[in-house]
Amino acid sequence: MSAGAADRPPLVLASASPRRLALLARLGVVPDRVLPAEVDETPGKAELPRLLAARLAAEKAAAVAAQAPGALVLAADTVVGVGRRILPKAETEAEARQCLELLSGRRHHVYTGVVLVAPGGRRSTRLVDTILTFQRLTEAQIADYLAGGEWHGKAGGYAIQGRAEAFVRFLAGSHSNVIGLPLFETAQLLRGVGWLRP
Ligand SMILES: Cc1cn([C@H]2C[C@H](O)[C@@H](COP(=O)(O)OP(=O)(O)OP(=O)(O)O)O2)c(=O)[nH]c1=O
Repeated sequence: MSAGAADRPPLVLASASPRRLALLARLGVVPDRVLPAEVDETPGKAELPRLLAARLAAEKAAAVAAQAPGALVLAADTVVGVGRRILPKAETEAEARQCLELLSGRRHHVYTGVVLVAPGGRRSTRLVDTILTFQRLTEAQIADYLAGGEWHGKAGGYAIQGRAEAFVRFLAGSHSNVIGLPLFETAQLLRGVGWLRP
């Protein structure tokens, strides 16, 4: 959205996720810069999934705000949880398989923390929770899904924006939240600092 408009600070998206950039574009928002944050995403001992999402979003925002003085910085982090358990961001097929076997027929949560840091350092945050239930997955469905590769780099080993949508028997809450950026809450944050109008 009118990047560099005179009355607005530049917007920096603190993310390497092409999904987040595409979701922002749906609000008509084009960041002036994309500056991925390097943070250690290892969960703390007994850290709850929603607290991890909130903490990592805040850490990503702070890391990038330090590199971009004078900018408005937007960061997010998405975590999939089954009860108190945190599912990994699947980097290997074995990890994705473990996730899918756990998610099969089971209710889970997708939490995204969203943090906006204003040029003066003022921080506003949202923590968004989407509840989903997958159908029971057969071995053939899991094997077929793994072969498609869509799981790679995704929290919980699936991507709802692809073929995994067909596994979703129930969803309550924000759909964009599952993909990595809850649009309703992100628009609220950007409006709150006067960056997005009306
Ligand atoms: C559950 C689910 C997750 N995801 C993605 C969203 C996030 O990009 C990713 C979770 O990892 P994140 O650490 O939130 O984000 P990222 O590593 O992709 O990017 P960055 O840290 O630089 O912002 O999983 C989907 O795309 N679809 C889904 O259905």
